Amino acid sequence: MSPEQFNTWIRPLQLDSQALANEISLLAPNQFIKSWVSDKFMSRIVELVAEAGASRETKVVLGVAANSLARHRRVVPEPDFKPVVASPVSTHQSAPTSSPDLIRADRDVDVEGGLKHQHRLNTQFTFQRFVEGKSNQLGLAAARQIAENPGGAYNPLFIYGGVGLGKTHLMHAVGNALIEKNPNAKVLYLHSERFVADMVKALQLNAINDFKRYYRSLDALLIDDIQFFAGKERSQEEFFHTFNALLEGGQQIILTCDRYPREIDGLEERLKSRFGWGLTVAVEPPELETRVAILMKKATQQHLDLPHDAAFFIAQRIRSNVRELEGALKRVIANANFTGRPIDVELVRESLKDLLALQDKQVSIDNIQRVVAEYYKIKVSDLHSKRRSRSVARPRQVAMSLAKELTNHSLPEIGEAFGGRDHTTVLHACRKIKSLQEESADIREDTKNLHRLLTT
Ligand SMILES: Nc1ncnc2c1ncn2[C@@H]1O[C@H](COP(=O)(O)OP(=O)(O)OP(=O)(O)O)[C@@H](O)[C@H]1O
Repeated sequence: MSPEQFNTWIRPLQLDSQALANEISLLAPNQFIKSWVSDKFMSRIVELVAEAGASRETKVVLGVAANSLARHRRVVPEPDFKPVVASPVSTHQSAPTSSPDLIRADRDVDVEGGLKHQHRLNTQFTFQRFVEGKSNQLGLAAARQIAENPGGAYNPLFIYGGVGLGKTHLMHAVGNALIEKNPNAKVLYLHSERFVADMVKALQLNAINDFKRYYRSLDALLIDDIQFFAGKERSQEEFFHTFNALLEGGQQIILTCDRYPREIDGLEERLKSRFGWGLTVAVEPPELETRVAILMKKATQQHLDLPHDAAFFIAQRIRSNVRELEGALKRVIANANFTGRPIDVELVRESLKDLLALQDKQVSIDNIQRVVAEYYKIKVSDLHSKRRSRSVARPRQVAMSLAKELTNHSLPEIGEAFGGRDHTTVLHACRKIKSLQEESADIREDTKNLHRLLTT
């Protein structure tokens, strides 16, 4: 089972403390997870329970937590916490919007003292413009469900994955769909740093109660890159209360992050655990076919004729993420406009010459991780994860030692790029691989192949 699968389906299960004797009762946070686990993993769970030495009579049952929020609230009392019940329809004034079509500045709310929140959804980030692939399938399915049924079973939705892979796009797509269905829906998108900055300002202006009231009146709160909450205790505290109030009110929360919640250092345990109450999904770097499909779609949106072989050429060379793919396409289009030539492989090659030359010279850590993951048939996220099984740990060490050898990054930088590991771990990996190269023909062969793949 991959770590993503484990995180999505197994980790959210809880042991029901009120189960009968001779019964192991597992509670899924929602029906979706329950039926998936029941279909795909139940027989294995039963086997494992038997292997673990349970008596023959022990039954394993799977249920849905009746009210996970209520159960958790009993465990973590919050004496000073009074949720404000939100009205489904906004009572705030709509500010006239003068923005062009890109940004929807739905409402500006002046909180006492001049604190100003802008509600920003990028109207280009819609479901129609999002290309489905294996790498984002689950995230997309969950986002679509939420757009249909906000505040339902998948609350919060936690989307995690590397940069430029469509997390923000998916989140906005839900927001845009909610507003399309109900123009009065009070949706707020913001980056976590903005949440922190607004909160600090509210504190300075003595307007923290307005701040709280405002956040708790939302129908949907979309917060991007919540890894920036790490180490900011007061913001976490405030967010924790806001989060609970929204969940209790049945309002939808969507969060994105560059890593799995449990792996965010400097984030309170209670927040980490709460983030997993709904559905946690990973987005992975897109495969070649999806990269081609994304390029074709972006071209069609701009009424451009992009031949398939030209799209293929770009997709084969630009592999790291969708943002870079878009950047490459923009260059090609600019060049085509400038020279008046039709887009073909030749024009693409010329347009991306500098980029490709640079890429040839500079091997990036991202690139190393992708190539190593592909080579060993594991996921890039395995390289970031905390898993220690040999099948993952050895490729990780190989990737770290290649990063040391082929890039100019320092040991701490390399450690950071591998799921926030310490520089001593990187050092150990380099030494280990060096000694293994002397002992093992397999490792010698692997590193030689990888070297060639990365540098030629
Ligand atoms: N599957 C997809 N189909 C179409 N466009 C996509 C897809 N995935 C990503 N994009 C586009 O790639 C760009 C980067 O995506 P986005 O900003 O959502 O990434 P992200 O995962 O939030 O990255 P970051 O962590 O850096 O914020 C956007 O322009 C987005 O529209």
